[in-house]
Amino acid sequence: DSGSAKTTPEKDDLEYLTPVSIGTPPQVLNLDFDSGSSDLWVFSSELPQSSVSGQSLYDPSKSSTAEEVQGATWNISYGDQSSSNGIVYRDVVNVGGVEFKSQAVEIATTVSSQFTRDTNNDGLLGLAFSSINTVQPQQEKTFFDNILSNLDAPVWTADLKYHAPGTYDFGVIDKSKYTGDITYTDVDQSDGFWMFDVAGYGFGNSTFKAAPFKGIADTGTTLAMIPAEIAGAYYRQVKGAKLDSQQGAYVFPCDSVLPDFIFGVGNARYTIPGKFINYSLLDESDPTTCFGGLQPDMGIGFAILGDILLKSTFVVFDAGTESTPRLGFAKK
Ligand SMILES: N[C@H]1[C@H](O)[C@@H](N2CCC[C@H]2CO)[C@@H]2OC[C@H]1O2
Repeated sequence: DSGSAKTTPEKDDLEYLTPVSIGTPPQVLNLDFDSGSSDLWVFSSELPQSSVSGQSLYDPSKSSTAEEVQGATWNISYGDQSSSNGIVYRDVVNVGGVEFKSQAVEIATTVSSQFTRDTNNDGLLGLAFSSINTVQPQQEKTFFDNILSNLDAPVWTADLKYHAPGTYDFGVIDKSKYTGDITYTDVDQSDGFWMFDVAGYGFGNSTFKAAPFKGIADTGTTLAMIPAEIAGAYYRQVKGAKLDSQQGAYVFPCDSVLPDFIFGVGNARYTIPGKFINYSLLDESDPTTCFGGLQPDMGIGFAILGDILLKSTFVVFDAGTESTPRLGFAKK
């Protein structure tokens, strides 16, 4: 098996939404594919109307193949303090033509206000390791883990783009989506994340510093949260940049020309264009102050390498059936 699904960015590439078919007849919901979590959960007909503002709802009673997992519940909270919880069904799930017949579909009975406000996001499809799935009393597997044995290759790939649709592929590495070689690096899955070593960094006219740090590849995080001292050194190159203490984030004049940011994987070097790092207005009402796509991590012990970094490359998430899991990066 292999398949490919188009993923479309929200405004400012805040998140990328991908159509997923659930049930019989198929109910299509647009989900946020998240390599930083491991629950597939959806907005549902079981939610109070006050929690819904335009999202598509999965209604298990309208699917002839839906079966409730008796007694199962789930409860998740995310790095951005959003949260949701509910009960569990199994149903047919199809992503880009790859199908699994009894995928745990976690239906929300409660969602936090950030989700209610996020009107086009119908839920999440977790692609981190199944060890951090929140279903109790019996943990469930991610969609990727469930389809793995049927895939032509034990991989899924992310080709996210700047202000344009990209693709998530399953079971195939599409050579037309990258140039040059793929550089692979081992993954430490002990925290349930795709955690790897960034070999070092560079920016502007400074030479590359081989100062390794750990980070997770997180398609569900918008920005790139990197070690505070590196973020500080980067924004010292930007005239008028300052750390907005209220936001705990760097802002700068919107007409700034931002340096490219170089990051290393093994012996390879990749470039995040400065244009990507001039992320968005801080506030719609002030057209002169802009918000950086690189920000300091919150000192949690690892960097969170989100879409700002991932969209500058072609990324292979390789479950490595014989070997340990690994991540591959290529230019494109
Ligand atoms: N893995 C991330 C997750 O995808 C993010 N959000 C959780 C719910 C929607 C999604 C996009 O905002 C949140 O920020 C960091 C971490 O948690």
